[in-house]
Amino acid sequence: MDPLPLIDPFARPISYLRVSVTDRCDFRCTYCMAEHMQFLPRKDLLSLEDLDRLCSAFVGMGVRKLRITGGEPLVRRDILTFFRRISRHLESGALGELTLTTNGSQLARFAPDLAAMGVRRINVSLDTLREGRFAEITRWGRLAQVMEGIAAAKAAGIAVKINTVALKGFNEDELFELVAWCGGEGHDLTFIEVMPMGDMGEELRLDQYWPLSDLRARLGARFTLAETDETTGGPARYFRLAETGQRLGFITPLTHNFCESCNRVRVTCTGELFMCLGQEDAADLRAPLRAHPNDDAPLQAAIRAAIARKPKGHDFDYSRARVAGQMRRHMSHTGG
Ligand SMILES: Nc1nc2c(ncn2[C@@H]2O[C@H](COP(=O)(O)OP(=O)(O)OP(=O)(O)O)[C@@H](O)[C@H]2O)c(=O)[nH]1
Ligand SMILES: C[S@@+](CC[C@H](N)C(=O)[O-])C[C@H]1O[C@@H](n2cnc3c(N)ncnc32)[C@H](O)[C@@H]1O
Ligand code: SF4
Ligand code: SF4
Repeated sequence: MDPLPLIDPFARPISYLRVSVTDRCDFRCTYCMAEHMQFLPRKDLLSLEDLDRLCSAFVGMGVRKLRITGGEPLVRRDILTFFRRISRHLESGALGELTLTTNGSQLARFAPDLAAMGVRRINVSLDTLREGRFAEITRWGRLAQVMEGIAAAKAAGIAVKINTVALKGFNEDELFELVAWCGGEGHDLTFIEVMPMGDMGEELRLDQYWPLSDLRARLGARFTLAETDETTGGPARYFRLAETGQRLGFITPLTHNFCESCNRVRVTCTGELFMCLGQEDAADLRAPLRAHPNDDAPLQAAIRAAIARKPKGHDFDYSRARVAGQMRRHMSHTGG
């Protein structure tokens, strides 16, 4: 184990790595991807062995939480082999949590194995409980399949957190239904503000932006929201509904910036290390990985050099000219 933990220039320890294992997906959510996406050629992807080495290097440098994401992580071929390999770090105690963020479409098939490999908690993205709307927002998804997946995860003993992107004019009227459904099923629920990423030519995210301050005010009219200091190591701020006891999270990069306690960085399936979700700067980890197949020191040096330039915060801004704050990168590239 590398003796020095990863600390960024703002004295924030980096203990959480998000790994996007593929840019591909079986859905085409309108706020995330174009319908006709150009995906990376397979030859450009890091192999699962490379991704394992990369993750292991981070674990060796003090990363305690690993979240596998994408694109849709469960559509990457042999993904279970990857989880099996990484789970050795859970067994050794070096890693505290191995988890994933998924659209749920393949969960029915994978949940029992994921549970067996030490996955205890997963995040499933679900923006609506209505079949027609689900087809509209995901373009290619089927709600029933995701529901089966969520049920399979629950049956396998995996705790499920539902992630819902708050979308103006789309799921505003489902707020209380979503809360009631999650409460009934025992799932945590987190609302996410839509972020200005993706194709500029497509609907501008600004048109869909529903500030969570408004969502919270609507919830507050019906429930008592008690603030908590509970954390899952991610950016959500959690509240409990006094009436039901259930937990609600809010991820508000725009209206309440959580960058000051940022603990995470992201690696893409091509080996780019993004120091911030909301900035374009990235470091190439593929080169040191490939140039030194039997020596992790150059890779660790590259990681340390990159962390030394992690920015203080993101650059999202809906208040500027509509296009100025919009990033061209797709969320599926960095994994959200
Ligand atoms: N701006 C910003 N948004 C983030 C960041 N991390 C996560 N998000 C947003 O929150 C969404 C949900 O993240 P998840 O994949 O569920 O992970 P998480 O909230 O870190 O996970 P847990 O706290 O472990 O449940 C992401 O897809 C992003 O949209 C971050 O560092 N910065
Ligand atoms: C990019 S997806 C990858 C994992 C998986 N495919 C899924 O949907 O959960 C991760 C998360 O990013 C969120 N996301 C995608 N585009 C977004 C955007 N423009 N603003 C906010 N969240 C976004 C999704 O809702 C999802 O919860
Ligand atoms: S949000 Fe997830 S499921 Fe939807 S298109 Fe993006 S990667 Fe796929
Ligand atoms: S926007 Fe950047 S600095 Fe802020 S929490 Fe996310 S990754 Fe960290």
